[in-house]
Amino acid sequence: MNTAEAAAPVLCHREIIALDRVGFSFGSQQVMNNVSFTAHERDFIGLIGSNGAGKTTLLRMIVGLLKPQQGEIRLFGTPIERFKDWHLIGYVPQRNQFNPLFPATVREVVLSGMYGRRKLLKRVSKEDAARADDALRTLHIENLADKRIGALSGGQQQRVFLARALINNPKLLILDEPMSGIDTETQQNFFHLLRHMHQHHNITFLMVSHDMEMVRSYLGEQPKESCGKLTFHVRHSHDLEDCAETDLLHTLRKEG
Ligand SMILES: Nc1ncnc2c1ncn2[C@@H]1O[C@H](COP(=O)(O)OP(=O)(O)OP(=O)(O)O)[C@@H](O)[C@H]1O
Repeated sequence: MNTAEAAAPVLCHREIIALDRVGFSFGSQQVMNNVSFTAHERDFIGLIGSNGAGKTTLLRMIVGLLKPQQGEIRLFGTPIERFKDWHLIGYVPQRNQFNPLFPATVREVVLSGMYGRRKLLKRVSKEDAARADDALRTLHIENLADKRIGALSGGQQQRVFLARALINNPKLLILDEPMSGIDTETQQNFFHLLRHMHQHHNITFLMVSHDMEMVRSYLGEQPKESCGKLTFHVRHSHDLEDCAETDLLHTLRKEG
């Protein structure tokens, strides 16, 4: 490291998500009003709130699936209406049971995590296929690769969505109750993976969880901010980006 690098400030306070007085209603039901919060680079945010508090609705606005009716959302400093770099964001939606006849295979669902980056559904390169195989192996679902997603159990589907979210090496990972419906061993491995990614790679997390034990143990007892029925527990990582392996999937592979 040269002197200039040594003297450089730690560049980890970049704004990743900014919510500025966001409001949303379904018909006459106001779900949230005046929600403001800023997530900085390398924050791990636990979004907590009772059932129906609006957590999923907020995540769906952040990933562009719903439009805020009041206020503004910025992603990586860009107003969401102009944001194009969706490949920087991995999203694991809340577990949904698929119709058993839903036509995509597990491999296709995992690969679809890359399509945003390519804009069009192009032919899958050897490199993409290898990455998908790696993700499938890491989450222990390689034997399910050619099955229809709708034919899997809920826990197996959850693993497929984790693999899909990780395939692009996202800078921001958004997870809606990712641990629900998966067995204890996989939960522990997965949480280890998240902690490792937070401490040793440059990734920001926004995770909805009802697991208060996990939230308190890693993110602390007290929320950093509260807005209406939503509370934000935050832990910031100042650790070095010291992991030699850039492939995010290596941790779970070693520990799994
Ligand atoms: N598509 C929809 N149409 C109408 N109302 C909806 C819709 N989606 C959610 N709601 C309502 O909006 C409110 C917030 O829902 P949301 O799913 O965001 O809550 P949540 O905090 O994620 O809850 P949970 O912890 O149960 O997952 C709830 O009252 C819900 O019934």
